[in-house]
Amino acid sequence: MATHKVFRLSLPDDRASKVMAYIVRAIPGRTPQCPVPGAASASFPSPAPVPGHREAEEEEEDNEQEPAEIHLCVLWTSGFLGIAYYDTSDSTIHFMPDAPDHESLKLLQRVLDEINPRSIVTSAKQDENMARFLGKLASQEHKEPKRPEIIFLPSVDFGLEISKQRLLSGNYAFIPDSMTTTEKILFLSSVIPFDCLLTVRALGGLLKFLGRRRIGVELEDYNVSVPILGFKKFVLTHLVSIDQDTYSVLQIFKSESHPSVYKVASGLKEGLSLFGILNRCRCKWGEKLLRLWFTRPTLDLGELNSRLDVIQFFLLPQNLDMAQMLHRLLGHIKNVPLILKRMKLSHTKASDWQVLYKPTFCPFLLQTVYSALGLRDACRSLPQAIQLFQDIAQEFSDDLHHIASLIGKVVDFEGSLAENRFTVLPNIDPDIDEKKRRLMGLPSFLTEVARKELENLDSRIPSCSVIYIPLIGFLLSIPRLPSMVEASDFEIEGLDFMFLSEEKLHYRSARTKELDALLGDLHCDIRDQETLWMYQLQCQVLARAAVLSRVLDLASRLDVLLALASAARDYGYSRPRYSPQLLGVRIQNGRHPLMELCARTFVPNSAECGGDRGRVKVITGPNSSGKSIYLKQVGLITFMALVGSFVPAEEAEIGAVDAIFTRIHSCESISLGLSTFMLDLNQVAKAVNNATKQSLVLIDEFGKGTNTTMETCEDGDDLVFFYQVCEGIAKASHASHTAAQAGLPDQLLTRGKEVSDLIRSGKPIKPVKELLKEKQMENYQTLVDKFLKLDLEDPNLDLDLFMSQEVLPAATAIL
Ligand SMILES: Nc1ncnc2c1ncn2[C@@H]1O[C@H](COP(=O)(O)OP(=O)(O)OP(=O)(O)O)[C@@H](O)[C@H]1O
Repeated sequence: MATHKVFRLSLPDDRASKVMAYIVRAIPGRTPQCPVPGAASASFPSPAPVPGHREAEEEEEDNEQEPAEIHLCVLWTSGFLGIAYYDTSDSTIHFMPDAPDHESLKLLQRVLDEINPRSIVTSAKQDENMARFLGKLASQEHKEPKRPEIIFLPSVDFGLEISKQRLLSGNYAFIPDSMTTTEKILFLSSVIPFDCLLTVRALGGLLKFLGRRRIGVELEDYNVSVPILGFKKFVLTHLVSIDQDTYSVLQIFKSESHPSVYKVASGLKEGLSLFGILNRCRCKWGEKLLRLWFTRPTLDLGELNSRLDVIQFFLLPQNLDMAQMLHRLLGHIKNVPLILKRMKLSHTKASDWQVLYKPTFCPFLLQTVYSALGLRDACRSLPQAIQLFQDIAQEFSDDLHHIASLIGKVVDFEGSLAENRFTVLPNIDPDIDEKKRRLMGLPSFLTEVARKELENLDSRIPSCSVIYIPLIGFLLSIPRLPSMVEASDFEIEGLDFMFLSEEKLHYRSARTKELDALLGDLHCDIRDQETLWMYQLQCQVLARAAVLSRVLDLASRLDVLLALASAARDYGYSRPRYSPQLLGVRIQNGRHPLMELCARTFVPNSAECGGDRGRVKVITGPNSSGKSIYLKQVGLITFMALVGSFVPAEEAEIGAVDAIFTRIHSCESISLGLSTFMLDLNQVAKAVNNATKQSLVLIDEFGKGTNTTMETCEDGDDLVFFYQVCEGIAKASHASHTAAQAGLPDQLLTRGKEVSDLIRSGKPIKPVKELLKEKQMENYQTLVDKFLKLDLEDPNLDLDLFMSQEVLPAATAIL
């Protein structure tokens, strides 16, 4: 909305008191404070609320709400995956260096589950395996919130050389124009792994797609390219596998939709969930990172311990005040990537400069530098250095000071908001200062002109004013008299009629034409010159976009860890330990993190699986005795430890858990249109087919849904459901048939039938001896073979080595 600043000057004599001078949109907000010469009784209307302020607030809200879109490009060749995606929320390209992924493309599925892309771009020349995978993806009707669009580009768009060229010739906001081509290549090779061929080809394909679809710049001029504010690497090694069912039944996330990292801004409310109670992040970017950590639990002990070190540091009583102060500051971080994107597109708004500088970013940074240095001092007493604080101290560098002081020195925040455009402070450009000075003198000057013009007008005309309209110029404004009805009545001798607006007639006079020639371009000149300053400032800020982005990453990490520390303090959590040699978990007096907040008194329980006490635990007990809660709390404590959070337990020792599988009932099954038993089997099939000896499998009342009263008939090998309720007890649950449909292995089905027959006939269930025997015989044979192959004549024979490396593993397998 345009800002109108109106000056109303009252003059002493009768007629002249009705002369008014209006300046429309020409006077910066501060100018009324200047005394107007010759207008002793000058009075100003009480300052109306400056529209810019409210607008700025609204815009800020808009900034936070902008929904993210992800566009992903993928290539899979010979068991390796190359992935790159563009995130519109931060205008950044994320890529994963070439990673092995087997034919089932589990890694790709994981990435898709996590980021929920809007489009998936791949080569038209496709491996059969990948084609099948994408075909399946396209047919997933229940996929929330929307199935991705799958786009095939010609394979030539993914060529290695062409992709490299595309990457090197890209127009990136973070690369200053002053860099030579060689410097640019060197810089980019430090960011992009050019030795990862699939990744480079995926990046090339992604750039092609972005350029072709003009993502985010659809309505811009054709020479405006898609803004790219940075490249970020992500790796999915050491990941702990957790499927969507587990996230749901353990109530890790509880939103209406997909637990995507990129749903932060879509306005979804988090219900009672683990994420909900731990998310005390103060900025959106912290929240987004916490979501990311939740979707990527890890076994990277270095990373986990570095997170726990920071939490532990902030939990020390002497650091409480510092933690709270830092956390408050982080609340001021606004959507910096969006502002940088607008700068790149030259759409910067007046309020953006304030968001970037005044109330938030730079003072926060400066104070944080100070605090970070304080933190570094505080850390000296700790046994090990805390990497995050060192990184903060290093990154919050001269570049940031430079950005802050440039913005602070050049931008006139008050004036910019008042005029809703970029304005510069005095003493930046003498030429602009001079023009503004002349413009400021205009009200009194125009009052004088208006008074003189009125003297020459017909005496029936009671008042007049001289107004200035940018791009039109100076005009004489006269109130419409009751006698002026027809257009011909508007004609006044010596004046050129221009237009009628709000009962005012506007004319050009000889004097206003003179004013046009003398002063007419003043306002436009000021605007043009200030816009030039804005472009220069934008270039300076964009050249340091990479620093801003790194600082934002560190600030988000700090925010997450402060949030986890705050939750740990309030809920009495303790630091977990990791024991890679342990196959299982040991929990001392553990609690369910959500249930303990709802129950009046919660009874803690210990759990131990793996180690000396056996690896399979069976829990029995009467109804409502807490079996499900117990199972879930083991899963949740393990999950929290693998995210790097403190846990609700007196002590927790977490082994090398590589996956968490669950078979626990949830309401979601109804919406999928699967029967309870079918869903049970489906989840168990996932565990049976994927679990390793390191996996944690939680099963609650498996097979509960086999009791059916629904009528069926058998048609050959197929089973037909009538969905008709009937009287009586079902003769069979047809469990094995459903199990086969759900993908359980044949061997397991045969054994299942055998066990249920034994139960029905009341006979004891014995272990599968043949299987045991067969396996044991194989192991004996291996050991014997090793001895037979042993050449005792061999002069290089090392018997110790033979015993430790060959015999011992085979003997252990037998035992
Ligand atoms: N450790 C605990 N301390 C306090 N209250 C608990 C505890 N565990 C469970 N409860 C309470 O008992 C209720 C039932 O727990 P839960 O659903 O785990 O029982 P269950 O044994 O699985 O029941 P069912 O066999 O009927 O499925 C919970 O909703 C909770 O209110």
